[in-house]
Amino acid sequence: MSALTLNTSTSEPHPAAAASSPLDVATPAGLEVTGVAVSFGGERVLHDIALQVSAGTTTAIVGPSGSGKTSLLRVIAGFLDPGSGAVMLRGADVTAVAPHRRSIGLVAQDGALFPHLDVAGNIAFGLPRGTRRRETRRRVEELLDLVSLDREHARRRPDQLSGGQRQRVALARALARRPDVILLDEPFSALDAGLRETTRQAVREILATTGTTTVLVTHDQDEALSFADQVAVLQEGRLSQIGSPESVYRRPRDTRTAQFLGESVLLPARTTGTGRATTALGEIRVISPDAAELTAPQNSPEVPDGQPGHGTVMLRPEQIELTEQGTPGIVVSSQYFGHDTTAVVAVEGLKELVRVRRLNADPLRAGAAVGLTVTGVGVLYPAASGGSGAADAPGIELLSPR
Ligand SMILES: Nc1ncnc2c1ncn2[C@@H]1O[C@H](COP(=O)(O)OP(=O)(O)OP(=O)(O)O)[C@@H](O)[C@H]1O
Repeated sequence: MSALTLNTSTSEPHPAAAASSPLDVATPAGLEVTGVAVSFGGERVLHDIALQVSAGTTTAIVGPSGSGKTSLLRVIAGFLDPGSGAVMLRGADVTAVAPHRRSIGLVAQDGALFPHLDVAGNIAFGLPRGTRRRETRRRVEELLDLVSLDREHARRRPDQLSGGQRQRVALARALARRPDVILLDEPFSALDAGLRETTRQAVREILATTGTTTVLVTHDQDEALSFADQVAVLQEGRLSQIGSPESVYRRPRDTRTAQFLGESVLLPARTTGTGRATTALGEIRVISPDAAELTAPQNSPEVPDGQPGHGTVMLRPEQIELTEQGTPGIVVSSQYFGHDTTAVVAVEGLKELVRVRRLNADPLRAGAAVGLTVTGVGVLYPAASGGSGAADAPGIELLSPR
């Protein structure tokens, strides 16, 4: 995806930044983007982006292809001038600062290692110019240890490493100057599933150990939710929601964000105005997407007060259990994934099929009769909420409550 091929970090080590550095401000490390807009050939691709990343934390920017993720990363790195807005690092405005003078390390999708340099040469490339040979060797070994790569790998060329090892070298190179911020541009996407998971975990631990402020760009929702302290959802150049992984997954701002972040069950509903809604799957406790943080979806939530009316209730497939006394349905299909099993169920009176996910369960036979029971709370989008209601959910018509 990336137009970013550079992998460099070029300011002096933090916290001992040179007094003349534009980044030398007595504020905690962190990143702030305010009012950033970007256009290409008159077409706006980023609109009024505002994002704060607290020092030492990780934020994932997740969005579909073409939503503007790379453009935003390029603005932060300094490779793309925003038409308006500002980028602040550690409290200092760096919007006009050249990329190589920003204290930023970048890890590209493919690692962007130099093929003609060995591992040590690649990592040493990230060190400040003029670093003495003995110090270079010490620092390269330190960085190899940090990213859990055998020191004997130092003399290997990138094509003699596995994909996961290459990404570790890329990370070591980006960390070499102890940058204030690390930008990860889809760094795991070229790895196969197993390696992706272990590399992701390892990188997360390294970044936590070093306390590095990190921005990860990904189109992979699971990656964003599992990797980051904060998730920012980018859709068509706008940040539709920013919050903790739990809050954006459990209480997406609108049905579109809900569907992007994971499989959703969208049920036409009649709201009672008392924190409950009547749906084809029975009466469900509901919560507003704006409610305060939930500790667990089953816990007593803040419920929206208001007038009775129509709307849409969003559930996640894992919130629906199969029980004998539940709402009757017929299994249309079922898929086995090992750790979990999904089933698609037709329910009388409901135009949309209902997706159910069960842990550690056998697949169900098509045509089997099942009962569906909702657990926890649903997220209610009132139809009158201006584009977040049932009218937003494709193919769903409002039902009269049964
Ligand atoms: N240099 C450019 N010139 C013109 N249009 C561009 C340029 N770079 C990006 N765009 C357009 O800007 C929009 C956002 O692109 P961007 O690469 O930021 O999206 P993305 O979310 O990173 O996509 P992907 O995940 O597919 O890489 C797209 O419509 C793209 O075609």
